[in-house]
Amino acid sequence: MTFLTAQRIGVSYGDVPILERVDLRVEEGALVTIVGASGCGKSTFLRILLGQERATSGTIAINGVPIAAEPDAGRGIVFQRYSVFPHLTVLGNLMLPAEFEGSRVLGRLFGRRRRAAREAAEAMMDKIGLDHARDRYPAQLSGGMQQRLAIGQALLKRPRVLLLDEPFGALDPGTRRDMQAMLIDLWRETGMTVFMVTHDIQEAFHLGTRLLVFDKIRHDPQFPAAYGATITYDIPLRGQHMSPDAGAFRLDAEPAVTNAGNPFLSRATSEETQP
Ligand SMILES: Nc1ncnc2c1ncn2[C@@H]1O[C@H](COP(=O)(O)OP(=O)(O)OP(=O)(O)O)[C@@H](O)[C@H]1O
Repeated sequence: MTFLTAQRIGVSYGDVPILERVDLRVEEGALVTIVGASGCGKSTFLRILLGQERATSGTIAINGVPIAAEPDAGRGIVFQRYSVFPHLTVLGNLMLPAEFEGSRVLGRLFGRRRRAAREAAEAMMDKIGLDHARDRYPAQLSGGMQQRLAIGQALLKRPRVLLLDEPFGALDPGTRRDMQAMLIDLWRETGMTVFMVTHDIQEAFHLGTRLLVFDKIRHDPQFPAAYGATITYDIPLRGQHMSPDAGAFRLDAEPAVTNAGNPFLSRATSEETQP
């Protein structure tokens, strides 16, 4: 059954269209990687999925229900730049989601609930390999450690959808590979649906069970900003990390590259060919 449905999403800033007619259906548990030229609207699409911004037109629904007008605990996001709190230690950062949730006014928990939050934070610290750094502040951590912390913090809210905006873009190749492996482990373990923007096409193919390419279909050389981008390719993948029976990809699945289901693409292409 379709988990997330985006229908005819359009986003404009002022009269500049950024995205147009984005249609998408995603099964629960997919790991969707997203690539596209710089500035084509990938981060904008993630913000719309998060509910941080409203689309100018179209709808997004999860299990048939339009998503909330504001971000909620069901959707977590991790950005390329470290989004952890600099004045809190690793442990403090990992306890924060529970403290915010359990005590919106004071932002602090006491007694049994605090102990439970601490236990959850310690288990996550172990999972993301930061138990040896529990009392360090973000400034005392490497880039990879800070990103692990940010992912751990997002996961503690047990999101059903995790949005990653170039999460490993600032990391060296070795750390990046470790982080990719950690993400795959956590994705398998939680069954969450992941959308990940990356500029690294190899990473997109390696990690994804599905790859989306955002691009403009229509171009006006006189007015480069006249048209927005949409999904031009939607490619089912057998992530290199997947075992053959993992179920996210079947060898007898539909065509490896598909844009035929995008009516806008067919129409725009014919428009383009007109004199
Ligand atoms: N709040 C805003 N107001 C006006 N324009 C915006 C706003 N946010 C984004 N834009 C513009 O929308 C376009 C798409 O931005 P977005 O960050 O989504 O692109 P992107 O594909 O993620 O780019 P990159 O790969 O470089 O991160 C850009 O031209 C950007 O300048």
